[in-house]
Amino acid sequence: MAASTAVLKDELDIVIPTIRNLDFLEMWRPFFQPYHLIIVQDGDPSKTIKVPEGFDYELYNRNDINKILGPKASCISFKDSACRCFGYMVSKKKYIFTIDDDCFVAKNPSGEDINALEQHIKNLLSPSSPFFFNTLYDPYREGADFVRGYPFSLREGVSTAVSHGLWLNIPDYDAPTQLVKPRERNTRYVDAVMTIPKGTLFPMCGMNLAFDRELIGPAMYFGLMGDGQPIGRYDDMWAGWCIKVICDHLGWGVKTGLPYIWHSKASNPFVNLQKEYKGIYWQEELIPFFQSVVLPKECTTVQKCYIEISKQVKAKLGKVDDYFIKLAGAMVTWIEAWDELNPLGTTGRLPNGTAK
Ligand SMILES: O=c1ccn([C@@H]2O[C@H](COP(=O)(O)OP(=O)(O)O[C@H]3O[C@@H](CO)[C@H](O)[C@H]3O)[C@@H](O)[C@H]2O)c(=O)[nH]1
Ligand SMILES: [Mn+2]
Repeated sequence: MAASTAVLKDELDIVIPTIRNLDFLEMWRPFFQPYHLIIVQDGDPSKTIKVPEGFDYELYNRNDINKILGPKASCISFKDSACRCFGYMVSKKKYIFTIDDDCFVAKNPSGEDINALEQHIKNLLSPSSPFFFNTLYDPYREGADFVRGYPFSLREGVSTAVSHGLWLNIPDYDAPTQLVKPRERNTRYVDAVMTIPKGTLFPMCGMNLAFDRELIGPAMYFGLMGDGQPIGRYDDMWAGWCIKVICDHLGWGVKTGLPYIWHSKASNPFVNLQKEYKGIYWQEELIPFFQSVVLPKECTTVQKCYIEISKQVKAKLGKVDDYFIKLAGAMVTWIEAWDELNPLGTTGRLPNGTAK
């Protein structure tokens, strides 16, 4: 894709968490090359991550994170893909797209390569309809519209904060499902984008995700996972529950569906089970908690909403496990670090790499 036709090329960063090499970028080059990459190198900082020639990027390893955040680096996970949220924090752009390094370009039913980034941008730049479900899916899409009975007072829609993409080949299943269905592959291409209705939570997967950083960025904290934590692979889920409660409160939309990527690597289900097992029973308490969260009308900014949620996490989930008291504290540290690196009004206005 020519740089000149790359939509939002100066307003969007691509964030990639990695412990591997980044050869997967070769397949994405036609779509990603015009954009700035923020690579968050997890694990051993002395390892050199090779970035293919021709990409414009900044790379942060654990030493960089510690240097930039100081003691506040404690809120950024280590040895877990949750570390990617540091990339959201240091970005200076209005939009973020994050993708895993084992996700490749998928093909649509006509055999054409899917430009996932282009579809995410379309999703983010068009309104959402969270207050009344449109049965013909995305009404703002070419060749579709609101169906009979859809209130005209609601047809303007609201801003879209999040675009949640899906995966062909290896689906994002939890470990028990992976163990029971080791050979299951997702071959079903559903040609739809939907707004997730207000009041409905969803399991947000971080491997093919885009969002309006200026709107919802401060709430996109991928919770404490990995090294030293009792749980893993719930980082994106935690963020998804928090952002959905906040988007519902502030009147923004969250979409799911297109675009698809081709997810190539099935991580080890036994390792995943070890990471997930506490989450699998904790979530039976976490979901009712998030369903019951009420944000007061004084919560008029994402930061205020997020701090309020952290207070309720500490008060109500601390009895589930001490981990949630630590997590509530990390949520506050995240906001403090976010506000330190993103003084009011600077998002989208500073050149990259100007983080302290
Ligand atoms: O310690 C780590 C492990 C991995 N990464 C990077 O994070 C992504 C995801 O890693 P991987 O593809 O191995 O994990 P999956 O089990 O397929 O995906 C899970 O991770 C979630 C986030 O995408 C997803 O929702 C789950 O299904 C890769 O880029 C690794 O390089 C890491 O940084 N640190
Ligand atoms: Mn993967």
